[in-house]
Amino acid sequence: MRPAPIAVALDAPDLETAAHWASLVTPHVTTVKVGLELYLRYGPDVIASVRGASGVRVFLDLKLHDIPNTVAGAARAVARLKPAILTVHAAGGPAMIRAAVEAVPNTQIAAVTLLTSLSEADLERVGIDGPSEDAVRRLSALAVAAGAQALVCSPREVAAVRAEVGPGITLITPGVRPAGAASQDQARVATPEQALADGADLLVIGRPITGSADPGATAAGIAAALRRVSAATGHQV
Ligand SMILES: O=c1ccn([C@@H]2O[C@H](COP(=O)(O)O)[C@@H](O)[C@H]2O)c(=O)[nH]1
Repeated sequence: MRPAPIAVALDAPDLETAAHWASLVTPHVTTVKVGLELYLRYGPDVIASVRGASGVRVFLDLKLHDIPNTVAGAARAVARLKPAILTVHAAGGPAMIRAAVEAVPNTQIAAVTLLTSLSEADLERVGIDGPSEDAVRRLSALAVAAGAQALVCSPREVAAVRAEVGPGITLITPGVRPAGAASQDQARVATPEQALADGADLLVIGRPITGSADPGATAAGIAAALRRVSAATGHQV
């Protein structure tokens, strides 16, 4: 069975747990994601640990956000780890995004639009007026014009972003929750089936998998659900 387009967020308190989760899910998913918790605690060595013998794709979610020169330097610093994907914040602006793209030509730069943990009320509080979809579309267009090959948005906005940027850009959606699962600190969520049907290319899923009693079986179950959507809609997984 082909692995499903899921990036499992390995937000673990220690390296052994992260590597264990990675070994359980890698038969079923294409990608594992290393975020700030693991990278700041263990540094670059974490990448080899979670990649393991399987050589699974690693998504390095550092959400870089600084002046262009600093972001370019940071991106160059992790290039030798060969992450498949590296995140920057779209709000860093076009020059910063372009600096990251030029610094790591062999890694996909993914621009994070609006964090999926922000509700419409939160967005208003931080000065983003109007529906989240409008801001996400605007940031997506800006990021793609600056050379970003991938975008991170909530599954609620993925159809609108696809309409905005067309077919060639990889759309990555955190904020994915199987039906009935708790949202936790995520605000703009949808099910894996809905995210895929609406055009997402890679679904980021963390706690619903890693917090389950059997992460391997849970990942396999979600992967099977995505294959059913793919068979029904023709959307390739
Ligand atoms: O807008 C964003 C950008 C990144 N993330 C990251 O995705 C995972 C989600 O984990 P869950 O346990 O499934 O909530 C996490 O590592 C975030 O840092 C995001 O949630 N939203």
